[in-house]
Amino acid sequence: MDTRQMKIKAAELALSYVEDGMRLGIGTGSTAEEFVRLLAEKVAGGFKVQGVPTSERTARLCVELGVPLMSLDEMPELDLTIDGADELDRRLTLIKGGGGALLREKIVAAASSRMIVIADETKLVETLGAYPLPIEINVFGGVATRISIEKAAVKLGLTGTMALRMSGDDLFMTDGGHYILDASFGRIPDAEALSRALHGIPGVVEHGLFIGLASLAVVAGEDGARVIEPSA
Ligand SMILES: O=C(CO)[C@H](O)[C@H](O)COP(=O)(O)O
Repeated sequence: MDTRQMKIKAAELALSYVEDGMRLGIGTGSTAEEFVRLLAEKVAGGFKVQGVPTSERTARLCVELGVPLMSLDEMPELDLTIDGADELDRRLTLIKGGGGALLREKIVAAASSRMIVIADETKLVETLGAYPLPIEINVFGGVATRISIEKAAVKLGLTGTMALRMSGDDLFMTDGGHYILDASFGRIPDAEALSRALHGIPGVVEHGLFIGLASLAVVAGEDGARVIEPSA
């Protein structure tokens, strides 16, 4: 089974948690897109959902495939969000933002009663941090913000490199009009402490650590998809 087939398996199992009439947060990325394709098939068969997309990219795919959408302001409380992740550990703490949609993804997940993460098993790790942590920063004062992040990280014993994300020759711009710093700190033993430190920096808009948001993960490997509940 190749990685794409694993993503489809995870998306299929996650779809079984979606009930008729649900208000659904719809994630961003290649795994979430497999979910959208499967959901669209069900919708074409008469299944009713209202979706809130977590990015313009996801919104375009949903419109193309006929998945009904609303804005989060029109439907501010959601039953379930299904989204991918770049890394997850057994507590279901996540690193997200590889696709640049972490801010909307976090807002949508926080507005949902439940969040199910879908991923291929390569993303399940003992300790987060092999994947660079995306940090969304305000365009104003980006250099000062970067210095503050470096100082905060060093205080927590984290060192490494940070790179402003590019899109071709241009700086990558999020849907919200911000930049992303990809921080390669290595192992993140205390995600809560790093999250608190980053939230204390004024130029940080949001970061890609999702703590206590995911209620379930569906992880797929060679043997098919399995459900993981958060460990204590
Ligand atoms: O957080 C995300 C986008 O901001 C994605 O969910 C994450 O990057 C995983 O993407 P993919 O399913 O393509 O591996």
